[in-house]
Amino acid sequence: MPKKIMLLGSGELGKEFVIAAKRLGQHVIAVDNYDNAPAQQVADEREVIDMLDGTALDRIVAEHRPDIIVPEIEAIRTERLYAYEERGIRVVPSARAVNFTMNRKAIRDLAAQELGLRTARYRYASSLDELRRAIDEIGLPCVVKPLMSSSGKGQSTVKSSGEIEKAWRYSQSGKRGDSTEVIVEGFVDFHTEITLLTVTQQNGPTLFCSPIGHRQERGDYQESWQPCPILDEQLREAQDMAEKVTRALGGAGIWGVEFFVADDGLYFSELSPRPHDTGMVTLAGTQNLTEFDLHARAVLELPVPEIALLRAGASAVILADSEGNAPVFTGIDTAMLQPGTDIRLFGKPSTRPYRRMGVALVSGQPDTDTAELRKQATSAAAKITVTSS
Ligand SMILES: Nc1ncnc2c1ncn2[C@@H]1O[C@H](COP(=O)(O)OP(=O)(O)OP(=O)(O)O)[C@@H](O)[C@H]1O
Ligand SMILES: NCC(=O)N[C@@H]1O[C@H](COP(=O)([O-])[O-])[C@@H](O)[C@H]1O
Ligand SMILES: [Mg+2]
Repeated sequence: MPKKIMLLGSGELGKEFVIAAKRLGQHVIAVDNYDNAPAQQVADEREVIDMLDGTALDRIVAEHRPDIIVPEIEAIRTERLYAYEERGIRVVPSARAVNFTMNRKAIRDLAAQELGLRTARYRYASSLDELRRAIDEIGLPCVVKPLMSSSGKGQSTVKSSGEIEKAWRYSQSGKRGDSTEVIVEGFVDFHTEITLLTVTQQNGPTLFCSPIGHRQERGDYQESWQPCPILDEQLREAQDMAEKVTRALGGAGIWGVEFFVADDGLYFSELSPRPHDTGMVTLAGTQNLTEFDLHARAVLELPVPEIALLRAGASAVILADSEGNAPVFTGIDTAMLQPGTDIRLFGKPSTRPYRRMGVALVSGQPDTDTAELRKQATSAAAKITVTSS
């Protein structure tokens, strides 16, 4: 009997998850706050609701009676998920994990204070005055982020005191939800930033993918590559921290655990209880199972006996540069002429500046230099332009 899976959020990550779940014969209802979202285009059914509206969520859950709820974005009325879980619906990876990670304060206090993981120094602030005081304590440079936001929205790096007011205003324009509170973090001067994809299973051990390196701009991912070699000792430390934090949150699924690697060691940054955007590099065939296949198996309580790194790979994002509808892509053919290159277009119905519309994927033999693959992926992505009406 196929399971009924309700996907909350239907972007590019959800789309690949739906494809993985459909390959396993499951039934998927894809939900988002706009119609024809990428995952809705490949799912069995769709719903368009405001997922921050608890009543609307209750209504579609009562109507569809899903076996499993798979959150794909953070902007969900996550408090409702506890009630669904109590009623026997499996929430992925768990209601607690989804609820904690949507708020930077909940997850940071858990990681740094309860679990003792090493993080950047941090303070919270709920007004411009408090922000000034917090920055006095943390020092400059520092990073200011709304407690609720993702993909770098409302986030800025403050280098001088003259920039504090701008950072405050930007945080308030980019925040999600009603809280004005922000986190101020000491700037970590890392040389490498990694995502450690971690799989927790209902009936099996916690497994780790080979680390994925990535580069961010404006707090948003631009390119990623796998493997990203780090010292053995740091890898063990990262795995240990990922195991601790995923165990504390509970449940089965894939997690993207983010770390900074600096000269003075490893810092835990944050984690997603779902496939990670930088993990799209696994679509290049770097592993025996993509991050989406892994999520589907873990969610369905199917075994994952091993995760093997088969190839080296790189991904680079294809972004829109203006607001519009009905996007048209040019340069796909030239990009694809490059051997070993694949292009994924997400099918988003509209554009806005910096919106991620697709990704270029490149892979090579396991010992290929990822610096070379990164160049190929970014050059393929650069050949593609997005125009809209
Ligand atoms: N304390 C810090 N020091 C240095 N750089 C930072 C710091 N915090 C964040 N960054 C940079 O900004 C990026 C985005 O930050 P973070 O992951 O906290 O935001 P996010 O909005 O949750 O992003 P996403 O949802 O895409 O994961 C990081 O990947 C890193 O490159
Ligand atoms: N860092 C989180 C992330 O990458 N999330 C991915 O982006 C989509 C939203 O895109 P949109 O803003 O273009 O609609 C989400 O639905 C998810 O797939
Ligand atoms: Mg992040």
